[in-house]
Amino acid sequence: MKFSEIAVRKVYTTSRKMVKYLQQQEAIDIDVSLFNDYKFSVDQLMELAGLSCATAIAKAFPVKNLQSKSVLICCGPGNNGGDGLVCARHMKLFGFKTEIFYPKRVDKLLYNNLLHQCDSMDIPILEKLPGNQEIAKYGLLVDALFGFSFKPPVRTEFVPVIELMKSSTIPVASIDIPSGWDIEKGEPSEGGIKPELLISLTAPKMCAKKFEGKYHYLGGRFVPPKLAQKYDLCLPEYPDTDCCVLLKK
Ligand SMILES: NC(=O)C1=CN([C@@H]2O[C@H](COP(=O)(O)OP(=O)(O)OC[C@H]3O[C@@H](n4cnc5c(N)ncnc54)[C@H](O)[C@@H]3O)[C@@H](O)[C@H]2O)[C@H](O)CC1
Ligand SMILES: [K+]
Repeated sequence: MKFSEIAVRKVYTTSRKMVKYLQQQEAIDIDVSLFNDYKFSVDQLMELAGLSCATAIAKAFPVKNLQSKSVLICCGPGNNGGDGLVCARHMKLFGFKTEIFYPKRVDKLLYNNLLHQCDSMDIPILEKLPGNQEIAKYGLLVDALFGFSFKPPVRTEFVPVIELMKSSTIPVASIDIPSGWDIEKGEPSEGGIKPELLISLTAPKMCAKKFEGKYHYLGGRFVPPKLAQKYDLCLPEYPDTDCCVLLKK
């Protein structure tokens, strides 16, 4: 390692003990910078984000513990939903029995391709939300409905899927944000999804301070050190070559 790299690493990891929790606008600004200043494409970052989510899920809920139950991945209309489609594909490769519920499809090449890849890998894409009887076949629900661009309240068409995740006793794993939560204030006053696992991407958002589930992982190991420094993210060290890291409470 060159001296300059060592210097960057030192500042990067020791300037603050706690990882920074982002406001909504900061999360959006970092995202824009990754695309505009660093010239990443959405596909690139989504693939890494989705892979890190699948990896964190496999660590928190090992496939052998699901006792042959399926995993339902609920995908929304934005990039959070795209992360969910990628995650579904990687989880299938890890040995999970994944199924997708994707109520509001986006007719864009990226999403069409992601969906085609899942379909080609025999991942069932459900036409309707499972009812009370059908839900018993699932051992885990993945919440990939909304990420950091969400503006409350939840629009009517997504209420049933949010309600399902709120009321079910099946554990929920939320990607980046527990869907329906305010990005900064957290759970809505009427009560919201209570995930067992939260995978924050890039850096946790303010609402993650209110997370009370068992496992909080950080994923999306793609942040260039200079960008992390600019926003004073104080990211933790990822172990070895891992693409996710467990955050301490
Ligand atoms: N830089 C990164 O860390 C990366 C993160 N990724 C993931 O992308 C999401 C953010 O994606 P974005 O497309 O900006 O938005 P969302 O997915 O959060 O949702 C937008 C989508 O949702 C609709 N919507 C908004 N509010 C509501 C509402 N109240 N009711 C219903 N629908 C709503 C809106 O109309 C849009 O259609 C981030 O969180 C990460 O998960 C990237 O994958 C990689 C880079
Ligand atoms: K989510």
